[in-house]
Amino acid sequence: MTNVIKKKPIIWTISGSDCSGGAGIAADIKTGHGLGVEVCHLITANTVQNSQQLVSVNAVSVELLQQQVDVLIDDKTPSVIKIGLVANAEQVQWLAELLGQLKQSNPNLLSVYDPVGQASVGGSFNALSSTDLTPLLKQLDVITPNLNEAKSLAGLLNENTAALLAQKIYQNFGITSVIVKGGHSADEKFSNDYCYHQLNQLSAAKQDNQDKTQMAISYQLASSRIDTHYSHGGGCSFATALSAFLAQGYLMRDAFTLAKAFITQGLMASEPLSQENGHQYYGAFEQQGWPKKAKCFPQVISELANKYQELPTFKPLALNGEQLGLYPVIDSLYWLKRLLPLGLEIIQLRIKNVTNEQLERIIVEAIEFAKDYKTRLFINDYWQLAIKHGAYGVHIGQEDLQDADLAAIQQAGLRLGISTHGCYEFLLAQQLQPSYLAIGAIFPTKTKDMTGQIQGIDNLKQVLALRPTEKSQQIPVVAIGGISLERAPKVLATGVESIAVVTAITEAESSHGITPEHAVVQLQNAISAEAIEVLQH
Ligand SMILES: Cc1ncc(COP(=O)(O)OP(=O)(O)O)c(N)n1
Ligand SMILES: Cc1nc(C(=O)O)sc1CCOP(=O)(O)O
Ligand SMILES: [Mg+2]
Repeated sequence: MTNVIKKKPIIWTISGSDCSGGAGIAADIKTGHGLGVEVCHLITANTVQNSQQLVSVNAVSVELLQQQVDVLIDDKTPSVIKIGLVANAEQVQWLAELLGQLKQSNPNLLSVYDPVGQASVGGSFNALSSTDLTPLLKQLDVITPNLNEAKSLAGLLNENTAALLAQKIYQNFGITSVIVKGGHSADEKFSNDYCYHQLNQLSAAKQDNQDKTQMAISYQLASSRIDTHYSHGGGCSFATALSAFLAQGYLMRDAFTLAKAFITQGLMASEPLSQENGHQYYGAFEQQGWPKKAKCFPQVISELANKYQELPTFKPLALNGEQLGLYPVIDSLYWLKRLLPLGLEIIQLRIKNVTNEQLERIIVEAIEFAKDYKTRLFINDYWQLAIKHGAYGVHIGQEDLQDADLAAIQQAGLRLGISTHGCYEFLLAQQLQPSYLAIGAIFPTKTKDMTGQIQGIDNLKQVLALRPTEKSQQIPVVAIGGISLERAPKVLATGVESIAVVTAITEAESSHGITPEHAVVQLQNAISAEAIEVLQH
């Protein structure tokens, strides 16, 4: 996520009104308000429908819609525009021009389109083909079709693979993020959603001549299918939830994960109601606010988790009841030799920009030197050298995770720490059962560029809630990034087992006029069990 936003973000929903209250504008307003954004709503059509049938769609004129835009644009400026039901070709053209204009004045504006074509009770909301919709589709940043809608947008009616459909939709229309929802797929056990996403391009001006398969990444999330009759408006709610999370600065992978958790949470809540009512009933999806419980969150499907699914849990840190506490991350033998005598439980050697020859020599000397101390020495990045020279553990970042041989690290008996930044990466890394998980960057830091990935305390708490409730099954968590002496107690009070710091120690002289050794003692005192107990009361 980006820096904590103080003012409530605003989203607009441009969509139809469903008089039965399940879908459309009603769902969008309930969803958005429950998730902490303001929602302005521009109604494209008044529909006449109930839980059995769609009777009519009564389009609103583009002149009226434009008047609403004119009064709102400076007063309630949106950061995301969510589009649902588009009633006719005139509205397609108007929306395409509107998005084009608004993006010129605000290149960070995002547009999310949830195609609303067929009513789930039967009947069509409009007679628009993909070709008719093309001017609008070419202006979008995000689209959230179900499998059937994806087939038609991709022009591949016999294709069932979400990955291929999403890629084709991107190629056809240049939409940066394509989420194919699996809610209507044939899989009876799981509902799998797939997101094809162009990195760094969300909200950026579209560049037609760029290689359209470059820098693409995909995310896949699975949840158990839930049998409930209260699902009317689930699709609208998903797209609006996604919009609300994006408006609050979450990256696509986390907004996608949170939106799916939001849907699962609502479906779970209505399961008992569904059992009480007969089979014919079609009730409104239940919007339940911010998803917090681990049981609502999806499983991350990834090649990595698949590859290592048989790998046993990594060795624990063997703390024998001690608190992990302060975790200095240092970049040289000089710092290692200065800090090891201070009786720390854990330390990390994070070397950057040295030659291979120097690197091996430094790592060998560090491991040799650390042998005389109880402190657990983790080597950042260089897992082969850590194995070769018998370090206590290795710390691996997300970028290196794909290439690292986790089985080799485990067979060599090393502990493993993994960096995560937000709920998606945390859920993925948790499946690998490392010795600890790091979450960062909690605050802005000058040690490393963490733009767009600043978590804040609230997000840290939310991610911590994704651990199993049973304490003995929880993997210890280390918080990192911008943690100072002043901020340390608040961070530890969230329930993390450790705080990792670089500059709070290495720059203690200039920031606080104290020696690094003194900073270590002060930080240890600030996060001692006693200090945290005082803070929690
Ligand atoms: C405890 C801890 N957490 C996170 C990191 C960051 O590791 P990584 O993502 O590998 O980034 P670099 O440190 O290599 O820049 C860490 N080192 N330690
Ligand atoms: C090395 C590092 N990794 C981070 C992550 O979030 O993964 S934040 C970070 C920098 C930590 O330095 P400081 O304590 O000086 O802010
Ligand atoms: Mg690293």
